[in-house]
Amino acid sequence: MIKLKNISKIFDVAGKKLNALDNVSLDIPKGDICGVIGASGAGKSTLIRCVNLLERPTSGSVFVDGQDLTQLSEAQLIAERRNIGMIFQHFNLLSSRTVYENVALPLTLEHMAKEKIHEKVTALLALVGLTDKKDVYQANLSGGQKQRVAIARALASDPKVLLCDEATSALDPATTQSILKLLKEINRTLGITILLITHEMDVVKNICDQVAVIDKGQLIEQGSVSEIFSNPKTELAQEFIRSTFQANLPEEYLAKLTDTPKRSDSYPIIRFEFTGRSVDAPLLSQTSRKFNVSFNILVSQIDYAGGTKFGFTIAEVEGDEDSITQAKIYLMESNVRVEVLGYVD
Ligand SMILES: Nc1ncnc2c1ncn2[C@@H]1O[C@H](COP(=O)(O)OP(=O)(O)OP(=O)(O)O)[C@@H](O)[C@H]1O
Repeated sequence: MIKLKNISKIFDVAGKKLNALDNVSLDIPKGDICGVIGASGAGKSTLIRCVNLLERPTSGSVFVDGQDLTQLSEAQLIAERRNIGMIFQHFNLLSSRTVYENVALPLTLEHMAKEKIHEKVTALLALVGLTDKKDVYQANLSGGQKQRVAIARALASDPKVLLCDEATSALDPATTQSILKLLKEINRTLGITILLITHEMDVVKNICDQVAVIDKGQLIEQGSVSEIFSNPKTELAQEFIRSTFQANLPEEYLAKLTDTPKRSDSYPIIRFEFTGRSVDAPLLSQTSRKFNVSFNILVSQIDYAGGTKFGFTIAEVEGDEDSITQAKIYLMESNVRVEVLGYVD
């Protein structure tokens, strides 16, 4: 439904060329939810703005529903943009209009008959759960309610595609969950293809089918959510997955760790990261038996994304030095990421 082919975008900043997007290609099938994740300045906004040509790529093609938007005249593009709804981090509502009027705006601009507008806006407000707020102004709405209005307005022209530009970044965690749930529902019931950009892997984990990781203007990794979570290839993807875990060792405990063993009986604190198949095997108990080491588990967390399990365990590992080394090698060979956090006596 959305196909980006070799998109590059070069900005001219004070006479210098800035390559905001570098040969990006992305193919999102109809009905999928795709998340593009990246750090600040990676090129996420530029990428999503290229999909409806709010930003015109320097080179490459943008296909939406089979139509190459870069080849259209301005008038054709305006017509084609009706197929592409967009919502933003800061909602972009008109403060002088009521909820009803904000949602009705795209239809009023299309000169739709008043009764038809009424029918449509009423249905959209019901869909986003704001029927009782129709006469309220945005100053009297919460962040989550404002985003619901923006979603209803974006859906008014029956788009095939919805672009979400950091749509939950200004919202608290509970409101974020409710907006993500609404987006998923819209995707499922209306069959709308969704492209969202985010810097939070939790968003991807919650609703996406596909994920692409962007770094310095390049898509460095992409695949299904289950593929990326079970086998992240780049350090950046691994970092984003790690960021979805809340649990960690208490600061007081971390402060006690030394970088190298202080005494012959010091033992390491190791963080084991499990992805995909390595989660399902009883690897720690196998390792314990095989190499005569013991794991005193301090923290452990397992999560799910795209039907895949992933997680980590931090443990004190006791045993003689050689056995611990062999145990680490065995676990690494079993696709476990092993990181020594430090040593305790
Ligand atoms: N209109 C512009 N003119 C010049 N440079 C720009 C313009 N828009 C973006 N850039 C630059 O392009 C790069 C990518 O910016 P972009 O806003 O796409 O990143 P981002 O991943 O969305 O970041 P953030 O999460 O902070 O919004 C940055 O270096 C930015 O400064």
